[in-house]
Amino acid sequence: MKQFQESMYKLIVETSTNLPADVRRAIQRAQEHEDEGTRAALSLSTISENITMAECNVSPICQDTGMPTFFVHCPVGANQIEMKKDIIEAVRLATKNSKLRPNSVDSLTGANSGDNIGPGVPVIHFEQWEKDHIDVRLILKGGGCENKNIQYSLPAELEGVGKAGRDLDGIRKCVMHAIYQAQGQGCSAGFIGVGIGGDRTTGYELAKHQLLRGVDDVNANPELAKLEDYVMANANKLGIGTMGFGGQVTLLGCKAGVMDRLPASFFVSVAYNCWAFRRQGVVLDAATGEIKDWVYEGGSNVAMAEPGQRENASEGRREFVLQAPITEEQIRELRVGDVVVINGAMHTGRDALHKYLMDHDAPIDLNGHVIYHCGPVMSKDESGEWHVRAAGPTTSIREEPYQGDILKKFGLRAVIGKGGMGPKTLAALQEHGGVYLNAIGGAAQYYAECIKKVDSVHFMEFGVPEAMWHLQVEGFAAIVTMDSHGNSLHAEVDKSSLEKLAEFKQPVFK
Ligand SMILES: O=C(O)C[C@H](O)C(=O)O
Ligand code: SF4
Repeated sequence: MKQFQESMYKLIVETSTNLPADVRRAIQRAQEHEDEGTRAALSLSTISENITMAECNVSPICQDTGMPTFFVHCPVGANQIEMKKDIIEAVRLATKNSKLRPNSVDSLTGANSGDNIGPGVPVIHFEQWEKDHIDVRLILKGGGCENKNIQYSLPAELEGVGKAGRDLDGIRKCVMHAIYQAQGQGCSAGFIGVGIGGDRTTGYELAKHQLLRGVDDVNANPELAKLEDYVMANANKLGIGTMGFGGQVTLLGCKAGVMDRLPASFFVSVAYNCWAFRRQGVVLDAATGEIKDWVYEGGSNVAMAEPGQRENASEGRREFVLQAPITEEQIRELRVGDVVVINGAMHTGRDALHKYLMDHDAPIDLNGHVIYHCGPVMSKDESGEWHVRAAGPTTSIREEPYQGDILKKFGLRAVIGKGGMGPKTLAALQEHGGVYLNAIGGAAQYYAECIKKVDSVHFMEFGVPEAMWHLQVEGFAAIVTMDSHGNSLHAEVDKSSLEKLAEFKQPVFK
């Protein structure tokens, strides 16, 4: 199978950089349904632009290229040991070529292996079948949406929807709750895979398998088809919207599967995938490893809308241009809903840095500065200069235990991330005079283009995503979702969506 390794490389590049046609169509439908001129419409327009940019640049759609997960079906006699070696080499090369971010981290030491190879990574599932060809599918599912997966053990008492029993109606309540609890943090609008039954492990596996189905296919099981239709018809009523900004579209796809369970257990497992739903597959000649066909229709067949029309409709929104160092006075002027455009210096920092800064000094003066929750994909050229290949925001709520203290300790004025932060940060923003800016999750190409220069880097020992990158940006736009006057759009959307969730309490499937 001379060409198997090369085919795996092509599969990785296509999956990471070119969103398939069915996913693109689902995003286009969302754009059609969203009200013009809203924050959600603006975000969808950025997402759409980002999809096109990733395809043109052959660069990652989102900087978090996830846990590479391969599903291989092969005829009896195909050498799985060799295939595994080839997949590993293809992953290594794709990482070296900045098509994947180095994402494999030692869970005890925090050390990043640098090449996406480590114990348990990449994930490869082999299965034999009686067909003559090899079928390999790949899912690149990032950490932010992975964190929003949820598993229910029925019967349960669920916030909003109340008692969920061991029947289809109980399952319905779990699914509605799963979408609510994700809010915008998994980069909504999302796609969900639901696994009914199994044990804790196989239930989640079944849920992830559902993500391999086409967005528009119909479930062969009539009960599950009914459930999927119900969820698709009702989830958007929660009003969470794109990025949790509120809006008409919260869910882009729902697929459910069922397997047997133990008498004592009844698990409902939900795998939440962001809008950047990266999955592709190839059909291979089993003798040569050459690609014969692609499993999912390629994205290049479905052009995304050009930006323009919808932004014009959002005229009237206040826009502020800021350059660090920013003063308290400038920050106090900002209100939830304003658009802020940053020019000049910006510094990345995420989990490792926030923990570190709690009891150490910062390597530079951060007074009046902007911190960006971002773990970029980087590459170094021959002259030793760094370039940003993909740089969207990461989920900010993970920094909630630290952010308020760090803001005050170092005099930061703006925090950029996605998904919002909690009450502790909101209180610190109010007390100190700071603002939280929500960037569009997954729009990694869009933001990479705003980064004009990499000044320097600290803490490379934390690994590329966790290092502190000092950047120069131009026209970096984000929306104020938490201001210095105690307002939080995230708290508002959470509250209103919980009220709407409660409207789904009454039994539907008897
Ligand atoms: O790790 C990242 O860059 C982002 C992550 O996928 C997230 O959604 O928070
Ligand atoms: S940042 Fe958003 S789009 Fe990217 S992997 Fe995380 S959840 Fe998905």
